[in-house]
Amino acid sequence: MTTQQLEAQIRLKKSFLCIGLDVDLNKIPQHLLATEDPIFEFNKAIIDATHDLCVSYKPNTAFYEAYGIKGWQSLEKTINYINENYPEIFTIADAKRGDIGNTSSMYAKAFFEDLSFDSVTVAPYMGKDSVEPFLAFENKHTIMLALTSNEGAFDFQTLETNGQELYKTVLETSKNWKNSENLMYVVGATKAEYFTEIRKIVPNSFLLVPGVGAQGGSLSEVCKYGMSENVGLLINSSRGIIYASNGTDFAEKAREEALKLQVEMEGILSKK
Ligand SMILES: O=C(O)c1cc(=O)[nH]c(=O)n1[C@@H]1O[C@H](COP(=O)(O)O)[C@@H](O)[C@H]1O
Repeated sequence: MTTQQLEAQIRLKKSFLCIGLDVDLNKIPQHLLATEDPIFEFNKAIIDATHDLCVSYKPNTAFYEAYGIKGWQSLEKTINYINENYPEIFTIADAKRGDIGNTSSMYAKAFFEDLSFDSVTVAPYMGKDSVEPFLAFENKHTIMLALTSNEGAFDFQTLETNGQELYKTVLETSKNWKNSENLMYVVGATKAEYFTEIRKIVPNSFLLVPGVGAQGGSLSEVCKYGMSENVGLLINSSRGIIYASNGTDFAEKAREEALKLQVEMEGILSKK
């Protein structure tokens, strides 16, 4: 999917919501555990109930890898289900990969070719040659960690190196990499006060913003400082939506939570 197609979906759906599919078997409704593939059944119900309210789904691969081969099969069924039934949805494999060049190429093949995701999250710590293999894929997107939502973001990302904070150097430097137009960046919703500075460096790039909902970030604050001319934001909520209920009404309740965010987004877009 191209960024223009993603922007068109945002305008059409009046939403820039990304729903995180972080499925924990201890948290899903008990009745699903009797099915052959509880993770997929859970995802399918959530997707069918929410696809018109969001533009993106983000399964975090940890929640699938934790269940071994069965978990990976659930991930494959989930991405295939989205691509076959809702091809307009932008899909994110939240895998936070990155390694020496030939290894990164294999990670990129895994998520872009074998699993057909539109994008993958990548850690920038190993630098240019660890990220460029992902960028080589046409119409695929590499979402690089810039300033993350967690407390540990202050351990390294905000440290000054050569007179500026490291996350700024990451943003600036990555703009010079080959096929950098395929880059997007992760910026945590819990760090809304940083968005003005970030937008000075990457005025038009898409930012994936996790941290609203369970982590307490504010949608309106993020939009105030982080929205670009073309919106340029994908706001993720995982637990706050998918675990709204653990009864048989879980999909309905997830829809209600997604709708609250979509309505707020529609209001923000109408004032733009
Ligand atoms: O890359 C991410 O998506 C990510 C980056 C970050 O800085 N913080 C962060 O929470 N995430 C992911 O975003 C999701 C947030 O989930 P909730 O806190 O349940 O909404 C999880 O899958 C996290 O792994």
